[in-house]
Amino acid sequence: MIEVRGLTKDYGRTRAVDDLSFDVRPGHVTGFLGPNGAGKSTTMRMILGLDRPTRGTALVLGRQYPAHHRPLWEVGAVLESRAVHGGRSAYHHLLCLAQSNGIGRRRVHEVLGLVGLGEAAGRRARTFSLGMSQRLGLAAALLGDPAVLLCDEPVNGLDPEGIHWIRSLLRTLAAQGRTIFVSSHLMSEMALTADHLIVVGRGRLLADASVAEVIAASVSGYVLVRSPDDTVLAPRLRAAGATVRPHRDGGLEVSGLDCAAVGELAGRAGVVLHELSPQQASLEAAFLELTAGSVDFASESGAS
Ligand SMILES: Nc1ncnc2c1ncn2[C@@H]1O[C@H](COP(=O)(O)OP(=O)(O)OP(=O)(O)O)[C@@H](O)[C@H]1O
Repeated sequence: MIEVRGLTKDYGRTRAVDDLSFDVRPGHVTGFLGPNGAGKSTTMRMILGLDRPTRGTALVLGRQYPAHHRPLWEVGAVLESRAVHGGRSAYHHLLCLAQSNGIGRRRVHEVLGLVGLGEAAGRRARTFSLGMSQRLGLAAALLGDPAVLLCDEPVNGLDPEGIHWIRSLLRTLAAQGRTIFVSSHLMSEMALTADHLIVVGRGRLLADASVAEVIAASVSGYVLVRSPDDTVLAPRLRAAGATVRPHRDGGLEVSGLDCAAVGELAGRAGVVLHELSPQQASLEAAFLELTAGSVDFASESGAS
C-alpha cells in the first residue's frame, strides 16, 4: 500500500507536483499516467525518499521510505535502468546489491531466471541493450522479494516481445498480492496492463479510477445508430438533447443519450433501426480529453 497525501514539490518557481493525494492498493497494477513533465518521476522519487517534498507525505507500507529498516526487502524500484556499474557483469552487479542487503546468492540466481537473464548473467552490463538493462533493473528491484514495486516507464525502449513479457510479469506480481505502481505516458500500454489509473497533468490529480471508469467517463464515447430513416431520426434525437453527427462509415454518432434512450425514442417515432451499439472511447481519447482540460486550466490560471 502506498498513501500519498497533499504531496507538493516546487523546484524554484516550477511546481512539479501540486497537492497530490491518492492510494495505491495491493493486488492490482496501478498505472501512473500523464504527459511529459506532468510530475510522475518527481512523485515516484518522493515516494522513494530520493526527493524531499515541499509539503505533504508519501507513506509506503505505513511509513516513509527512509524509515524502513530493510527497504530493499519491502520496496523495489526501477527508476533509471542505466544506473549500474557498466564494468560489472549482471551477476556481480546483483550479487553486490544482494550482499549489502543481507540477501543470499540463491536469490540472485532466482531473479536472473525470473527476468530471463540467466544466459547473459556473465556479460558486462555496459554491453546490454536497453531491453536487457530494463530486465536487469527489474531483477535488482525484485531481489528482496518486496511487497511493493515502483517502475518508472518500464516499457521504454522495449520491443513488442519485451513489452508483452513485462506486462505479464507485472500482472503476475500483482496477482500475488503485491502493490504495483507503474508510470507511463503510453495510454494504449496502460489499457492492457493496469487495473486502476492515477492520471496527472501539470502536477495535479486528474483522475483516480479504474481503466473502465476513465473510459466510461469520456465524452468521446457515443451510440452508433444505423437506420434507413436517418433523416427522420436525427432531428428527433437533437430535440431530445442529443448531439448527432454523421459516422464516417454511414449511420449516426449520437452522444448525450444512451442506447436505451435512443431505442425508445426510435420506437415511439416508428423508425426502424438496423444497428444500435455503444461505442467506447479508447483510453487514448479519454486521456487526451482529461489532460487537455488540465492544460486549459493551467493557462487560464496563469493569465489571471
Ligand atoms: N531536478 C529538477 N530541477 C528542476 N526542475 C525539475 C527537476 N525535476 C523535474 N523538474 C520539473 O518538474 C516537472 C515535472 O517533471 P517530471 O520529470 O516529474 O515529470 P514526468 O511526468 O516524469 O515527465 P516525463 O514523462 O517526461 O518523464 C517538469 O516541469 C520538470 O521540468
